[in-house]
Amino acid sequence: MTHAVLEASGLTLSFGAIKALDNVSFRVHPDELLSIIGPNGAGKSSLLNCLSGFYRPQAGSVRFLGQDITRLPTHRYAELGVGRTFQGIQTYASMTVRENILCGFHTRMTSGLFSAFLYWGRVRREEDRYVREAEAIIEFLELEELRHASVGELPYGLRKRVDLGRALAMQPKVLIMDEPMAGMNPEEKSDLARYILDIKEGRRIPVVLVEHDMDVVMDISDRVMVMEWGRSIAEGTPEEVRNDPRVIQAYLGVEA
Ligand SMILES: Nc1ncnc2c1ncn2[C@@H]1O[C@H](COP(=O)(O)OP(=O)(O)OP(=O)(O)O)[C@@H](O)[C@H]1O
Repeated sequence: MTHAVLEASGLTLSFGAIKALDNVSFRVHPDELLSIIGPNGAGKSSLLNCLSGFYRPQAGSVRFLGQDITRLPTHRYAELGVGRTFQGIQTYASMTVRENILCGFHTRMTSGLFSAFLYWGRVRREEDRYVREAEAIIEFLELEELRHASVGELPYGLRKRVDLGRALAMQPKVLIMDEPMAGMNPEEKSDLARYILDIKEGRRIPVVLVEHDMDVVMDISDRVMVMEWGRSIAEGTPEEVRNDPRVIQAYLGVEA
């Protein structure tokens, strides 16, 4: 069996009487795109927050490349290579595309906007190296024409692409994406889907995706895990999950 990149075992997390996660276990293998789906409130965001160190599960563990990281401080997750994109936009509107991506080299997920500015001086001193790496990401995401454009002036889909560039600048060994397609038009979604596949196949970075757009999920995922009421109720290929009666009832039934 392939060694897992990321492994969750028995994750349990309650908020008062609400069990957001109830004994959830799964593995993410190298070179795979695992999607996590489920109705609203199923526990998907809670799970991503446990995987990236923002929430601490009350029971269970998270292992990354064989190391138990469950109790490490949040910033260590990013340093070790657990990359993440968030819902909405995380870019700095007044900075250019390239500057935003440059910030990614030093932005740790927990640092937030303010700390990133503190790092800025160092980024400038080591500019050459970072600019070269940022340029590689710009090329990968086909943002060459826009490298000096102010991010605040870009349409939503392009800003999300810059966001992705910032996450890639952190050189993640796994990339966790929280509803990246939300608010995008069909063309933006299909562009982003292509980049996500390129990240997995070209950059060999496994991806964990929470996404509500079922067409996209079924199209690009290697495996899908379905959650309901804090539990994993099914796991398999898109085809297997699509035909699972529990899934149809729990998820697709609600959706319809
Ligand atoms: N910080 C919190 N405080 C209290 N309850 C929370 C918190 N975060 C999540 N919950 C609760 O835990 C349950 C799971 O929520 P979660 O946001 O993880 O679900 P989700 O599947 O991501 O939903 P959605 O698709 O709507 O984003 C819900 O009942 C939610 O209200």
